[in-house]
Amino acid sequence: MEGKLIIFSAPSGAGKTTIVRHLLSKHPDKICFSISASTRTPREGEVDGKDYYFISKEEFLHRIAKKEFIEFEEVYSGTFYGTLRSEVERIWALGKHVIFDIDVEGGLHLKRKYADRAMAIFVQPPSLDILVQRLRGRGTDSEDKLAERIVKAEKELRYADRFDVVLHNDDLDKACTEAEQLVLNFLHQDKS
Ligand SMILES: Nc1nc2c(ncn2[C@@H]2O[C@H](COP(=O)(O)OP(=O)(O)O)[C@@H](O)[C@H]2O)c(=O)[nH]1
Ligand SMILES: Nc1ncnc2c1ncn2[C@@H]1O[C@H](COP(=O)(O)OP(=O)(O)O)[C@@H](O)[C@H]1O
Repeated sequence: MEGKLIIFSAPSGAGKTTIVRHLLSKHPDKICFSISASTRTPREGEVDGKDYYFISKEEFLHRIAKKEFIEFEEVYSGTFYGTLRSEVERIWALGKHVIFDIDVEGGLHLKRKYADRAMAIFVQPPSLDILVQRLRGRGTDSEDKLAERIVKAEKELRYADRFDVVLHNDDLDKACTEAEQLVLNFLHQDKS
């Protein structure tokens, strides 16, 4: 079958990975995470083939040339991220719907490409200051990387109204409950 696409996009630190993980833990029978390919270094605890397919830049460029990506981007300078066509097909072949944790541009790209079967959700943090606090609190980025993420976040916050839904992530439990409702409603709609 060709299933649906559930796209979570937001600036770095807004909480999309946390919300997507929650949804996956509750509905593993219905949805499956689209594992992106990335050239970034794995963070502590991240697993190749689970969080990302961690590949070299050389391999990434080779795969671009072979047209293996549905979409890809140089999200941060020198660091590429992309969705492999084979990944989406793998998930649909399991009879499941695909859930994405992807940056704002990539999310809008997928929404355009699969307009009839996609729901694109923008995760909105309470403010830029809180977003920065969350990023610092996560403790995964050097000051340089943090600065780059903040500059990009400021731009991305302006794109919320291009999405199907804006999900406010102030209280995490509330955001997770709302996200679950949105996803279940979308999956129950006839359109597939
Ligand atoms: N365009 C695109 N962006 C991606 C993809 N996979 C991950 N991203 C985004 O790349 C950005 C950086 O991701 P990451 O380094 O894991 O850190 P995060 O920002 O804390 O989630 C995030 O906005 C991700 O959502 C992908 O396949 N394509
Ligand atoms: N509603 C919230 N309140 C407080 N902290 C949160 C909330 N949502 C997420 N976080 C924390 O903020 C940090 C960034 O969240 P994460 O899911 O990694 O964001 P993203 O994937 O959008 O970059 C994490 O440390 C996470 O635990």
